[in-house]
Amino acid sequence: MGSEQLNPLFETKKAKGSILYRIFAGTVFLGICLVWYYRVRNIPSKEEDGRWVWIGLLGAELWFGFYWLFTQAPRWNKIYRFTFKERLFTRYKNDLPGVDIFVCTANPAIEPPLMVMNTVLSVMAYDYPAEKLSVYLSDDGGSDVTFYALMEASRFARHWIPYCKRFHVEPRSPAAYFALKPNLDQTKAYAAIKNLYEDMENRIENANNLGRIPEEEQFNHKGFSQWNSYSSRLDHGTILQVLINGKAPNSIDIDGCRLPTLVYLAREKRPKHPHHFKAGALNALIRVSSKISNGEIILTLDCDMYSNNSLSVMDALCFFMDEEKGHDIAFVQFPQNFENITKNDIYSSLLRVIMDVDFHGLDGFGGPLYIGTGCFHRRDTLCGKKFSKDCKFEWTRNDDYKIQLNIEELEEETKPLASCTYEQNTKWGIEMGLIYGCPVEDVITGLSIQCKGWKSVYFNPERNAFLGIAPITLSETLVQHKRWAEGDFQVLFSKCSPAWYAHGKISLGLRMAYFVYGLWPPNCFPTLYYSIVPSLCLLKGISLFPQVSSPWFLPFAYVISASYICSLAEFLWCRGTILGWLNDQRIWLYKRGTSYVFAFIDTISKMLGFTNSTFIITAKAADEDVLKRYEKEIMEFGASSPMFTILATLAMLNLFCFVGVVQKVIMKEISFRFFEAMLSQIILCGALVLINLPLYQALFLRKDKGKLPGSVTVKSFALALLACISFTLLY
Ligand SMILES: O=c1ccn([C@@H]2O[C@H](COP(=O)(O)OP(=O)(O)O[C@H]3O[C@H](CO)[C@@H](O)[C@H](O)[C@H]3O)[C@@H](O)[C@H]2O)c(=O)[nH]1
Ligand SMILES: [Mn+2]
Repeated sequence: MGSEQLNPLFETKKAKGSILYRIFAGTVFLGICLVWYYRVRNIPSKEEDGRWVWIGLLGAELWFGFYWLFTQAPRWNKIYRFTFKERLFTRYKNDLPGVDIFVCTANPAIEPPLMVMNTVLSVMAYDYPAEKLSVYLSDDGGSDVTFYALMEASRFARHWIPYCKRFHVEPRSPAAYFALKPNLDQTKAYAAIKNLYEDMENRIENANNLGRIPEEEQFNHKGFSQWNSYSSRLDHGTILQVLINGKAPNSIDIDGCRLPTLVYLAREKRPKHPHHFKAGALNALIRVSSKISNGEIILTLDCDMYSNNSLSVMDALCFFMDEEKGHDIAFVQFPQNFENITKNDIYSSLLRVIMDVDFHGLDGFGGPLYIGTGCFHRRDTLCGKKFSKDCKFEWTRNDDYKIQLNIEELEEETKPLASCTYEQNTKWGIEMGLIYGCPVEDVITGLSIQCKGWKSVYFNPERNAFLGIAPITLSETLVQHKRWAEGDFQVLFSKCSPAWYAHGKISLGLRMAYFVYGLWPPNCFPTLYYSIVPSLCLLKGISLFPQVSSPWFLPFAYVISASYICSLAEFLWCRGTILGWLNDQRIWLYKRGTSYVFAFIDTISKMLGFTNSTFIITAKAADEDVLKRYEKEIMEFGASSPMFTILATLAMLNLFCFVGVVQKVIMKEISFRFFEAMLSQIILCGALVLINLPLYQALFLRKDKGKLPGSVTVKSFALALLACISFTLLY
């Protein structure tokens, strides 16, 4: 130790160029003020055309302007983090804390057990002392196939972990590793391990396809008897099985080294008791694990997020264990990354700018949101502990008592902690553990932790720490975003609302950032207005923007071009492509037209007590056919849905308006003055048509199964026509 102790375990650097950015942002804001001024001063009088349309546009521009101000918060004070793992290792080699890893799965049909096992294996193989590592799988599907798969994985782990350590394998998800075709692929060891993996793969896939476990296995393992009283996914008792007891002397791999503890849990579910989805699952895990391993650090992971870096635990610990600055850090969030992103990311799943810009800014204001997966927590803070200046963390807890218990006794003693009545009349879900009742249990829990005085850290290393599976159809993407938008919106009205409760508890910048995401749903209205009304007004010749020759045209042009150029530059800086940026714009438009509208409506109806929260799980497997189109970056529509009807109608409406104007220009029906007055609207409408090109293709040209169904074509055509005709006649 000695002088080493003075060296920090992590360092923080401020982003460069923030002064320049602030000046730039100042000029844009000036432009926005001028736009507002122009709108207010030029409201048409009662007799003139377009008074209400104009006032509506003023509303939309006021909204966009204020929203833009909020989006500046995450750009104001960006910071980057760097860790020194070697220092951690030399200093704490023998005193590393226990780490419990929670993997959640819920449905073997859309979350294939083999994928889940790859995630489990990747984290079991972390470069971390095995006796301090425990992996828990929560199975909300209560599926014996998943249990069987985990049993298979526990056997394979005895070979896989020593193989990873011997050859310094990376990544440690076997499927991802074999897909890489590593250099070792000629060696005997490689062939042997690959064979073992393929055997396991076959057995798991077979069981999954048949929905049944091989009979001899059922006899051999007592764990299966727990399914005897099982009636359905939503009606069964607690199933708890310690598959590897890391404390037992015989839990060793083929090299004789110790194995991490591995536990399967399907908490009790009864139709009459709300189970609170993933939040409920995590809380059950927190309690159950406290009896078994009680690790001081908890990593929560979605079942598709395998570890892509075997040293991530060490990275996270550098923050928690830093002697000087670690004491107030409650959680360390890694970005969400995916293994199945195509070059131009057609559904914009990476959320590049949020992950590579926003979250660094949030970190500068006290810490990023907790986004559910790839996040390390202190057990105590996740359980609701408040921050105080003299909080001290003891890293070497004495928990030898558990070794004395026989594992069966331990299981029986622990089961009641996962029963569905355990939480009655307790603070679980309210002040302890993950918070219930919000579709984004993660974000609201993170906020409540921050409100208790804790900080969080965003760590975005060069090599991705985790890789998951992004949705590969448009409708999955839109439904996922509906859940997020709805959840973030509800956070604004929740008990720990950034609007009032968080005042004085977290920084103003962080509160503003919560608003950026929380206000996604209401954003739909001004966006819809902007993408419908100016286009319709083209048909009637109602001019809504200053003429090109007027000096007032300048602030409009400046605000729009500056913000788009800046957005493109940011996107490219985040290693995106130009096409990727266009895709990103399209997806934002589509989300605003659908996900956010539905999120808004559902939130209101939930507040009025008409509906309850649900959690629609994102699929992680797909048809060959769908997958092929995804790889070719062809947008997937498929079945008809109200969301698609809205999108198609909007696209059609803009097409009609645009064609209408172009026709007038060609027929020389309009004067140059008219053209000049309408140019902004023509550009806006034209841009909307351009961005919708893939949609027109899906409506009219494509023949594959992913095109838009004929019924949507008919509906959207009729609706758009109706809108155009009624606007021209009535207005
Ligand atoms: O009743 C449930 C429902 C879901 N899950 C699990 O929750 C995870 C996330 O579900 P997914 O369908 O993949 O949702 P995503 O939208 O991809 O998840 C993001 O958003 C969620 C909140 O909406 C967070 O919980 C996740 O961590 C975050 O990755 C998966 O592992 C599921 O198995 C459960 O354990 N129980
Ligand atoms: Mn997911």
